[in-house]
Amino acid sequence: MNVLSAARGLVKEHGQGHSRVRAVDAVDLDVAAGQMLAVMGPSGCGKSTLLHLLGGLERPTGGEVWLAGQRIDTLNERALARLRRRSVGFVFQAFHLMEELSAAENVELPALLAGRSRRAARRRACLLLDRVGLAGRTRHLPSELSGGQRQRVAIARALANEPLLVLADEPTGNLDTAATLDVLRIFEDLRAAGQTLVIVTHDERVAATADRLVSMRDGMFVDDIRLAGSTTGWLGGLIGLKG
Ligand SMILES: Nc1ncnc2c1ncn2[C@@H]1O[C@H](COP(=O)(O)OP(=O)(O)OP(=O)(O)O)[C@@H](O)[C@H]1O
Repeated sequence: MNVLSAARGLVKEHGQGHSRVRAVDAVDLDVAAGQMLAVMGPSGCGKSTLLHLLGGLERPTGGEVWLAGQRIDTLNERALARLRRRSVGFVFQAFHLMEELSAAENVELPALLAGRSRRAARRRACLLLDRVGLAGRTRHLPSELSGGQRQRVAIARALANEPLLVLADEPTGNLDTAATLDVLRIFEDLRAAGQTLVIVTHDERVAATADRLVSMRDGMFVDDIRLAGSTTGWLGGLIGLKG
């Protein structure tokens, strides 16, 4: 297996003294290149924390985090920020777009920060917005877009620097069914294109598009199952999804 993202004995504790919480508790994980992994579990079990650790947004209390053969938890702040910018794409439940920038400018931003020319960044942004079905919305501000459209801009932004790893934290948590299905179609396209994805979700429809599902409880993995990897697979059938 070609492992892209990995954790070894990963521990993260938040807070101090009596309020100290072990959010991630001795987790071992190997995410294969090209794999779409869904992470599910009850609120507070440590899913977001795990995602942040894998993407270098937070540092672990103990253990190791690896990305593409490089240990990342020991990098200095500057190297870690650079790695996040270039190699990881984040998608959040609340979109986190820059409200004063157009859709295209939001998508251009990571490429500009990574040192690409304005022209190259613009070209890539247009391509990505087209890919997520928003070719006609490049000049719109986030406030002029629906929730589903905003999330599609955020996905395009996450892809701006051709990241090795895309991490999505409840990407459909704020979306209605139609918008959720739009986002799922994009994830399925990405998966088909070989993009490595880790998606934290409470939504079985999202999990059903993955090819692997881990369940967390109290900071630990309690289940790790392979899926057929499509909404037409067994889990899709189980929850009544078609195509
Ligand atoms: N910055 C923080 N400071 C203190 N405690 C934190 C912090 N972040 C998370 N926690 C605690 O760590 C535990 C795991 O939180 P986390 O957000 O990772 O869970 P989650 O499974 O993603 O939850 P949800 O599904 O509600 O988003 C929780 O008990 C939470 O209260």
